[in-house]
Amino acid sequence: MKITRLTTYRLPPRWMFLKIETDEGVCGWGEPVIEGRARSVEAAVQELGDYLIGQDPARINDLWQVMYRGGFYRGGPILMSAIAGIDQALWDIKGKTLGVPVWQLLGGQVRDRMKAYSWVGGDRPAEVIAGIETLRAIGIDTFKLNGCAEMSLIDNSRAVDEAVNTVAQIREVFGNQIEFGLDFHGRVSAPMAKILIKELEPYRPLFIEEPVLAEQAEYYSRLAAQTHLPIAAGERMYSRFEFKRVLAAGGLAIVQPDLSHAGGITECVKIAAMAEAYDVGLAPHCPLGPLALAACLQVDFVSHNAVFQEQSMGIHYNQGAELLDYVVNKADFAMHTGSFAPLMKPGLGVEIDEALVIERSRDAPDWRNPLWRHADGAVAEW
Ligand SMILES: O=C(O)C(=O)C[C@@H](O)[C@H](O)CO
Ligand SMILES: [Mg+2]
Repeated sequence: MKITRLTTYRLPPRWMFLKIETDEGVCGWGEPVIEGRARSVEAAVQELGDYLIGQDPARINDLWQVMYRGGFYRGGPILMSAIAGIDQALWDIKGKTLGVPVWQLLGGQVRDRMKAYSWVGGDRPAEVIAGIETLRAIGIDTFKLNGCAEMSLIDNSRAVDEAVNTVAQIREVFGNQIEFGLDFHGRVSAPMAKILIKELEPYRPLFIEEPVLAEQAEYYSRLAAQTHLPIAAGERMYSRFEFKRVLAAGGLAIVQPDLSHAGGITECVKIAAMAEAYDVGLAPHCPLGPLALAACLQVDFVSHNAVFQEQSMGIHYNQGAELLDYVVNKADFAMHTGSFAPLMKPGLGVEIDEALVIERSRDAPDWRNPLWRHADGAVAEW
């Protein structure tokens, strides 16, 4: 079998799908994308395609090494997202060719169901109570919300109290009947993270995500030394070589590699195993589409340390299309008691509505995240 063509489809709401075709009619789908930089990743996929056309798609490990090492420069969000989507599609081809889901090829399932969580509250942690009540009605009991709005490097007590009051309300209304992660979203400086975490400790959030920006990763161990709250990060780390340093330094209780940013299934299985060696949980980051989620679930079901899975149903970013809009086998993604069953169909386990993908790709938006500014006009972390 030989790879014959790579076709990318930028799609609402902010996703990109990749179709890899072969000379034997088997094709694979993946989701290479960096939110807000889809065109850059699209160009990277086409450049990497030069290494793939005419090659045997079964040689995933070798093709991965060629894409990662062959161009001298390596790593970073654009290249690693392009490799991620290509890797997902190659695993999809392999599974379809052999007639088994990817998790079978990776040694079989270690669990029967995978716990999921849902976003509530949008870009600013408002209306979370109503959001939680709505989702609880369908069996969701684990949530994530933004832990704060924009935060100055040294901010004031009102900003801290606003963040704490949201969390206090959640515990007041729901007690210990629900769990929620707080995503600081990289908005908080190291000094402010110390204050916020101290003030939030009594309300026991399930984890604190990206308490500081990934470029400040040396603070994870320092923040962990001051709190009992689990610290989570990883969506802006793109290979096992980045996770290596953070795991060795300690501090993270949960790693959150993104299957569409961190080199795909081939790389994230390795990251999961590294994390397990440090007794660190795996919670793949996934605010994206169905192929990204399916790739996450393939890794979740073979990783002993997988703890919960993000999924984007109802997420505030999904304006113009919802998680399963392009999926034919929607029922396979049904959550019961807030968890997923393993995807049983061959490959990634996603049947894509290709006609709809082609149609919607004709008016794909160039999604950009908002550019926030502080009251003084300085750029604020979104
Ligand atoms: O889902 C998360 O944890 C996020 O922090 C969302 C963020 O990654 C946006 O997708 C960026 O556009
Ligand atoms: Mg996040």
